Amino acid sequence: MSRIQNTLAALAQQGRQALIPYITAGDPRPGITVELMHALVDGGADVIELGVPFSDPMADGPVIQRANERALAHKTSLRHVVAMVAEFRKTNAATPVVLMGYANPVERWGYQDFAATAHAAGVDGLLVVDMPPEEAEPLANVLKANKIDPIFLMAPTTPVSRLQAIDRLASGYGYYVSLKGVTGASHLDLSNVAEKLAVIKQHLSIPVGVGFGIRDADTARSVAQIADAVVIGSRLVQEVEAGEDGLAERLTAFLKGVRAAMDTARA
Ligand SMILES: O=P(O)(O)OC[C@@H](O)[C@@H](O)c1c[nH]c2ccccc12
Repeated sequence: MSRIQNTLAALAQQGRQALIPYITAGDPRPGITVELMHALVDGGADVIELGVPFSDPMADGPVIQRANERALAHKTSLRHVVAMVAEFRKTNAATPVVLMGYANPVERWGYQDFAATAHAAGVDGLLVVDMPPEEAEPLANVLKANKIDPIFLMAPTTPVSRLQAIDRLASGYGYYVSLKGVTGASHLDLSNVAEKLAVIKQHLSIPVGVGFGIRDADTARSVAQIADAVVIGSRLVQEVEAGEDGLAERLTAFLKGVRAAMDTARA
């Protein structure tokens, strides 16, 4: 079993759900990213979703777009991000790390060399935002051969045929995007998410996480009652944007509140 599968299975056994925070690697500067990853773990992160900066992040709203710009201003590349994971692994062998990004940097590196290097560095999963499952089989196969879980996005509009394709290719977990549009939405419609998630779970044999529009502990608690994992991005990136003063502590404190709310949902 992969580190992601182990982590999610252990949580499920405890009746708990995974907390998956997202930050953009290299934001606001590359030297701070590993420290921030540890701060996320201190706050209760079960999996870290680490964004690979990209010049045209079309699925991202303004908050994460600006994070990408800050990181790119420091020339943060996919190779740098993989090196950050290797650095993180020196003192954390347990927390899975999923790289989340766009296809171009992976294409340019080359699937096989990227996957071997990333696995050796301790990367556990890869989510390529702009690669639909219909085109992803070659990459998914190389990833799996290198013990990296291919993660796929599913949207409210994803047809059943595509869910079936995703189920064949994906491992680790699936990521349900709670609404149409870009990251950083202000709210999500819970009853709608619950309804859609029920359909998705019929077709997917792996755990399903939900992201987009989760910005506070109450919403995270509600989502944890219907999903296997809760992804929080823009709210954390806003914290990064507010400045480096006390940043690690602020990230940890915010996540602790979220984690506590998710865990009381069991009662
Ligand atoms: O920012 P939000 O609304 O909390 O959503 C999570 C999201 O940021 C993170 O998973 C993410 C960052 N970039 C993405 C691109 C596509 C899908 C998801 C993402």
